[in-house]
Formats: sequence, structure tokens, C-alpha cells
Amino acid sequence: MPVKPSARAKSRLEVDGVARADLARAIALDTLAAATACDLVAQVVVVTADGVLAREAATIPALRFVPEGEARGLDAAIATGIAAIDPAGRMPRAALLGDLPSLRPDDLAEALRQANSVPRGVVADAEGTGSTLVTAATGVEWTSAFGDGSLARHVSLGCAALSIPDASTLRRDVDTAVQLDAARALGLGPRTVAVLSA
Ligand SMILES: Nc1nc2c(ncn2[C@@H]2O[C@H](COP(=O)(O)OP(=O)(O)OP(=O)(O)O)[C@@H](O)[C@H]2O)c(=O)[nH]1
Ligand SMILES: C[C@H](OP(=O)(O)O)C(=O)O
Repeated sequence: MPVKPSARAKSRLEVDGVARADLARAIALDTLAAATACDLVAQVVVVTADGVLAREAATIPALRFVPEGEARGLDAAIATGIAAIDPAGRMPRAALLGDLPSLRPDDLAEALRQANSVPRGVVADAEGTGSTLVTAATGVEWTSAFGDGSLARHVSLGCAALSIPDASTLRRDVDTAVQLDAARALGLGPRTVAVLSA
């Protein structure tokens, strides 16, 4: 999971009375907590340069932090994480965006179960244009092309679009206040709720 330093993250997320960096970090922490609670996940690896996030995540079990180093941008950060844990592709790997504050472990498990039967997989975001999860099976070289309109790019890289319900919490990434409202309707994680109600 790539996580941008909170001071620079979620530039489009304006919520009255809430510090954007605190909200961005809480969203990332809720996403991390859900991923670590997923039965099909052996290890969650976070690639970040955000030291505060690393400290606050100390209460979440079994996380591994990889420094971002010289890598620049989302795909480079993911590639750094993959290289740190499994450069030869000896196990199935997945990149999960860190801005899914409603994520439920079972929704991630459903996608990973489906991913087991394809060489590469992708989960579309709720709008149907971006991506929230990209997977690669054992022995398949890692590649990702996140960013605006990434779903089509991932499909052209050979990722099968996984069949995940529209309302799955795995599809609800949050960049704007409108998307945060949509996430709230699915049920936000406790850290995000705490920041919003402080
Ligand atoms: N480590 C790392 N993570 C990134 C980087 N860019 C984006 N991410 C993470 O990738 C996920 C999706 O990020 P975006 O929605 O594209 O970026 P954002 O900064 O959160 O939001 P915007 O300001 O709206 O672009 C989030 O978990 C981000 O924290 C990066 O350069 N490095
Ligand atoms: C990263 C990007 O999503 P965003 O969060 O920028 O909408 C994507 O869909 O690949």
C-alpha cells in the first residue's frame, strides 16, 4: 500500500473544521487496519515517507514499513514495496490504494479470491474509471499504471477487471468531500470517524 506523506495528500478533500493532513492519515490508517484484518493477506507492506503515520500505525499488528527512498510517485512507490518483499514474484502480490476509509476485510478477500484465478487483476473504483486494487499472480512480473483513468490502462496491461459489486467498500476511494459522503454511507472506519467528529 502506497501512502503519500499526509501533509501533501488529499489536496482536493475540503471538510470544514477538519485538518486535511489528519483526515488523510486517518483514512490511510483505517485502510491499513482493514487490510491487515483480511484473512487472505499474509503481509501488508506500506511504502511511505510519512514518519507520523508509521508511529500511529504501531497499534495495527503485523505491518511492515518500507521507506519510499528516491522513488517518486505512486507506481514507483508500489514498485519499491514489491522489490523489497518479493522481487522474483514468488508469491501473489497486490497493490491497494490507501484511501479507502470504508474498506471491509471481506470485500478485499472477495477480490483476492477472484484474483487467484487470473494472472493479473484490477478492481475498478466506484466511478468506473480509476482503479483501487491491482494484482499479480505468482510468477507474473509486477506492473501498475495508477493515476487518472487508470482502469483502461490496467486492462490494456493485461489485468482482468474483477467482478466486484458497485457498492463494495473496496471500490470507494476518497479524494473529495462528495466521495467522503459516499464512503460515510458505506460506514467509515473508526479513525476517520474520530477525526471527523473531533
Ligand atoms: N508512497 C506514495 N504514495 C502515494 C503517492 N502518490 C499517491 N500515493 C498514494 O496513493 C493513493 C492514491 O493517491 P491519489 O488519490 O492519487 O493521491 P492523493 O494525494 O491522496 O490525492 P490528490 O491530492 O487528490 O491527488 C493514496 O493512498 C496515496 O497516499 C506517492 O508519491 N508516494
Ligand atoms: C490513483 C487513481 O485514483 P485517484 O485516487 O487519483 O482518483 C487511480 O484510479 O488510479
